[in-house]
Amino acid sequence: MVTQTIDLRSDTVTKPTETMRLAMAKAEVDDDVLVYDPTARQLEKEMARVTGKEAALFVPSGTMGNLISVLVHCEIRGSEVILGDNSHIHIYENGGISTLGGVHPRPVKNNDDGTIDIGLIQTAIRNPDFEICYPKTRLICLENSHANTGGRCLSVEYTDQVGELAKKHGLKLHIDGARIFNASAALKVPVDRLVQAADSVSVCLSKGLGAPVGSVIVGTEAFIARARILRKTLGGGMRQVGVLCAAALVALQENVPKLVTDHKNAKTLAGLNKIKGLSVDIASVETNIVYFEILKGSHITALKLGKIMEEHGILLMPDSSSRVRIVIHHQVSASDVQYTLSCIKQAMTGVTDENCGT
Ligand SMILES: Cc1ncc(COP(=O)(O)O)c(C=O)c1O
Ligand SMILES: C[C@@H](O)[C@H](N)C(=O)O
Repeated sequence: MVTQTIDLRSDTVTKPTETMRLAMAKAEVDDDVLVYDPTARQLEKEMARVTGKEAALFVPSGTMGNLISVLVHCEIRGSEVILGDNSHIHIYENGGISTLGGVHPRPVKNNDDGTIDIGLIQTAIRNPDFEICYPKTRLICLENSHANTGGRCLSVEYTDQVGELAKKHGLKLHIDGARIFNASAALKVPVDRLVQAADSVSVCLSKGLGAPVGSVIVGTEAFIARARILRKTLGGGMRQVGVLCAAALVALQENVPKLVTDHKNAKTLAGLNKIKGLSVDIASVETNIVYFEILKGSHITALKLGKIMEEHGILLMPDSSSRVRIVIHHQVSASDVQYTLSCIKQAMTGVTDENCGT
C-alpha cells in the first residue's frame, strides 16, 4: 500500500514548509491596495535588491507577471512583441497579451537550447518606415530557464547581446524568469548579473523556490508604478497579501541554496537513459527538468506509464503519447529519485522488444 506520494509533475506542486506556515501565521499585514502591506513591501525590496532593479511588485501568478510586463511595455495600440514560438507566454498563457492587451505576438523559432537566433530576432523587428502597414515592434521576450526545452539556461552573454539589440532599436527586453534562480544556480551567475540587460523580469516564487503562491515583477520605479495600476485593473490588487509574502521570504532564505541539489537529482534521474526503451537528451538536463522519450518498440504509452507509476505513488506529467516530463523540487529527495528510477525500470521490463532502441 502506497503511503507517500512523490509528485514529479511540476515544481509548482510544493507544499508550504512548517517555517513558511509559521511565518504566514505571524505575518505583519495591511491593505496592500490602500497602502503598502509591510511584509509585501519587505519582499519587494528584497527582490529588487537580488535582481538589481529599482523596484518590484508582488503579483498572484507568473502568468499575471508576464501579462502585466508585456502590457506595460506595449501600452500603445498596434504594438508587437517578439517572443519564442515555444515560450510559456506564447503557448500556456491563453494568448492573454492579445485577448486582454491587444498586443500582437511575433513568434520566432526557439532553438533546442531555449535561445532565439539573434539574426532571426533582428529580422523580425519591423521596419518603422513601413508603419502604414506594419505593427510597431516594442518588446522582445526571453525565457530563462526555458521550460519547454527542458529547463535550459540562457547565458549572460546571450542575454546581453539581445539586450544590446533591443537598445539599438529602441525596444524593451522582458525576461520570463519563472525559474531564473534555477538558471542562476546552474550557471553560477548571480541573478542580478543574469538579468542586467532586461528592462523587466517576472520571477516565480511558487516554482523551484517553493513558496505556495505568487510571483514578483521587477523593473524601474516608473515601470512598477504602471504595473501596480495594471495589476489592480486585472483584479490582482490584493489586501493583506503579507500572509503570502511571508512564505516567499522564507522560501528565498531556505530554498535558493537547495536548487543545486534539485539539479543534481535531475541529473541522477537522467539515468533513465540507461533503461531499455527510454531515451533522455542528457545535455539538455541543466536544471530541474527532465524530459524522456519512450522509444518505438516499447509497447507502452506515456499515459499508461503514468498510470502504473501512480500505483507506486509517483506522479508524472505526460507531455505527449511518447514523451514524459519530470520536474524536481526541494520536496523530492535523492531516495525518491532512486525509487522512481527503479519503478520506471520495472515498468519498462517486459514491454520492450528485444531490438528496441538499437
Ligand atoms: C516558464 C514559465 N513562465 C510562466 C509560468 C506561469 O506561472 P504561473 O503558473 O504562476 O502562472 C510558468 C508555469 O507555471 C512557467 O513554467
Ligand atoms: C504547465 C506550466 O504552465 C507550468 N508552468 C509548469 O511548468 O508546470
